[in-house]
Amino acid sequence: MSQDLKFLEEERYLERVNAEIRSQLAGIGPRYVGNDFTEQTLDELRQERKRRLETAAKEPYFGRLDFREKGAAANVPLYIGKAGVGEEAGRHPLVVDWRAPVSSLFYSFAGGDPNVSYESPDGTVEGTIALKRNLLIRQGQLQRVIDSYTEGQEDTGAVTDEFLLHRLGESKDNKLRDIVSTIQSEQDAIIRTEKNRALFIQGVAGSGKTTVALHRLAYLLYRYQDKVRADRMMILAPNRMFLGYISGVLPELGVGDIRQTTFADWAMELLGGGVALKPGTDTLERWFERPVTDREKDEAPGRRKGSLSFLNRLEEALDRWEEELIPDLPFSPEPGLRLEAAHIRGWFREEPADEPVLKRRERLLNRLKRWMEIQIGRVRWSDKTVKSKATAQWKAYAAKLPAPSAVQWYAAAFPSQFALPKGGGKRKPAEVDPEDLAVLALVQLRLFGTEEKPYDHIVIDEAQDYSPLQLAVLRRVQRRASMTVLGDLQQGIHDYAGIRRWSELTELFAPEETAYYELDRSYRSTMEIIEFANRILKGMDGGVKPAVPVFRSGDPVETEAIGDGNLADAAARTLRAWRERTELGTIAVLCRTAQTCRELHAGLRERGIESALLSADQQAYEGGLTIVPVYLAKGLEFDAVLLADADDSAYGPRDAKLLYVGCTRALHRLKLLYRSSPTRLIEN
Ligand SMILES: Nc1ncnc2c1ncn2[C@@H]1O[C@H](COP(=O)(O)OP(=O)(O)OP(=O)(O)O)[C@@H](O)[C@H]1O
Repeated sequence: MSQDLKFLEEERYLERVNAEIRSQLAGIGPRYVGNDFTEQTLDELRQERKRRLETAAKEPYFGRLDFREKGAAANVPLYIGKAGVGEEAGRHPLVVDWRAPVSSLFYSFAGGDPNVSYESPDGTVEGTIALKRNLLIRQGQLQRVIDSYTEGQEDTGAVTDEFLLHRLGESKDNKLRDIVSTIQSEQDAIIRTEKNRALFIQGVAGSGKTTVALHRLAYLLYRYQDKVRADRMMILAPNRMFLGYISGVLPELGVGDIRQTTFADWAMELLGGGVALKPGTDTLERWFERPVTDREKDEAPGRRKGSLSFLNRLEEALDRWEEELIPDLPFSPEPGLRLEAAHIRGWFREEPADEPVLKRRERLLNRLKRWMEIQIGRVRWSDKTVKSKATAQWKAYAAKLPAPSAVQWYAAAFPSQFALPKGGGKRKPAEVDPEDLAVLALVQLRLFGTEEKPYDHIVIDEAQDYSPLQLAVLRRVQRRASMTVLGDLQQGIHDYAGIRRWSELTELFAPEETAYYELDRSYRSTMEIIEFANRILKGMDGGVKPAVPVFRSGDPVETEAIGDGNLADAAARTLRAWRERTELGTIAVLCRTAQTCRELHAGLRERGIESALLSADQQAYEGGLTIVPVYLAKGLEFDAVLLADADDSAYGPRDAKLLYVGCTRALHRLKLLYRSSPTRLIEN
């Protein structure tokens, strides 16, 4: 079929779908404003459907797959979109949801043998692919039709992917986007992994980890509709700025209501009042604003207190404390009435073991009280003196069963690790270090439990910065392990607190509970940038795999020696040139320290260039021109990146990961400035 005919054919189908969407939208009447609860609920559902149809009206689908089921005579065209659209009259799907089982064929098929199969709820479905087509629709108008496979035509092998390259070449604003139209097969496999797994993803910079994890949530909600709920899912990201950056993706995928937070915020809430966190800026200054040795990192409190062996010590101490909770004393509410310690211990053991200790303590004390009332008898119990004397004895006994707060318990059990913070008391909350938060959270869960419902699924982004203890705590707020844990050891710049090998985390789970994937194709940056960044890590040990670029070529990476010249002058020259190029919508200037950032920000302002200066306590990234310390840029991306101080004095041999993070933030352009000797990390 000629290209024109194809286009006409697709335009006709699009018109049919558009007409159907318009008619369905017209059928949804005005909002219900009455008081009837059932009507209100129905109205909510209608509004939800309306939102879906309105989204679909702009871009109802992006792909077409012609599939012939085994034994069937004809090909069935399947149009794949962000949300399914059905014909109101008749049950024929006009558009199939991207998460439907059959849609997996669209993503997993990359040429080769067209005899394929997919798993449906009713079993394996086999068949043959006859056509794979990408369709670009904007504002309801068909723009492009690109076939990547047609049955009977020679398979060139290079099925991929004009469409993908087009998308990757676009410039970015201040928000991460969905990728439903171009999910790659290795990403699709992760998105569709079954629910009850702790799924670990090691992926190189720009391989789509964050994006894929968010799509996986949308998939799980679709696939396990009756089993998982959005309000029992949680996304943990490194900071609030990053949360803002990713906040657009789920709504684009039609998913709402998922809690997005940081580990610290989550833990603080669990601990209730009474605890305040020392500012995170202290930690960052400690590790990034002055020189640090390997030894200091190895022996950092975060590594020690987050380790598996500390977790074990903690659990043992809690077990022991629980064992010794019941004192070696009888309970005797009045002379002649006595319950021996062994008996009371027996009762304590009868309380359900999965209940938090202090709840069991409470129930035991209530049981003792009931026992006392029965033993004394109703008649004597109504005598005020008898009652108050016995109750006083009961209270005295209860006071011998300690009921500490998490902070008090920790300080008493591990005085060498944690001192009862000053100011901790009734009026002012106790200030604690970030590395003590996970410990306190674990103690809190063991002592008091939580009011929160167990989480159906938890996503942990930048998980290389997590300690085993943090993950163990999160495992405890789930019934079964269902997590997506993603990160990149090569970007482990916070290794004074995080892990160095994935096994540190995976060994918390039974092998059959875990799955592990690696992503080594990078979609963010041009080949030139990826090859440059890979060279930085060459010297690093630990068997790191270099990122594999998608074949997208751009400008060469530039380096410029500024000698004794003024840094702000040099930066301003480059930025002025870049800002003339409209395709560079977001530009970042990255410096090694916050101090340099501040100076450069002021210098650029003097030269008439306004920029946003990002700092550790920042809530939002707005796009445009941004100056940011390199260690805070992790997870973000920019059309162009200027590394302003790529000097040997700024990036020493230990800073390879940091420099790697900086370089891999760039999509299209990367330039490094240095005075006279560039960092040896980029020497070749
Ligand atoms: N299949 C895809 N199609 C189109 N774009 C993609 C695809 N996969 C990833 N991308 C794009 O690549 C960029 C990097 O994605 P993302 O930030 O999710 O990667 P990451 O692995 O989390 O990166 P990092 O570890 O560097 O933070 C994003 O702009 C994303 O939209």
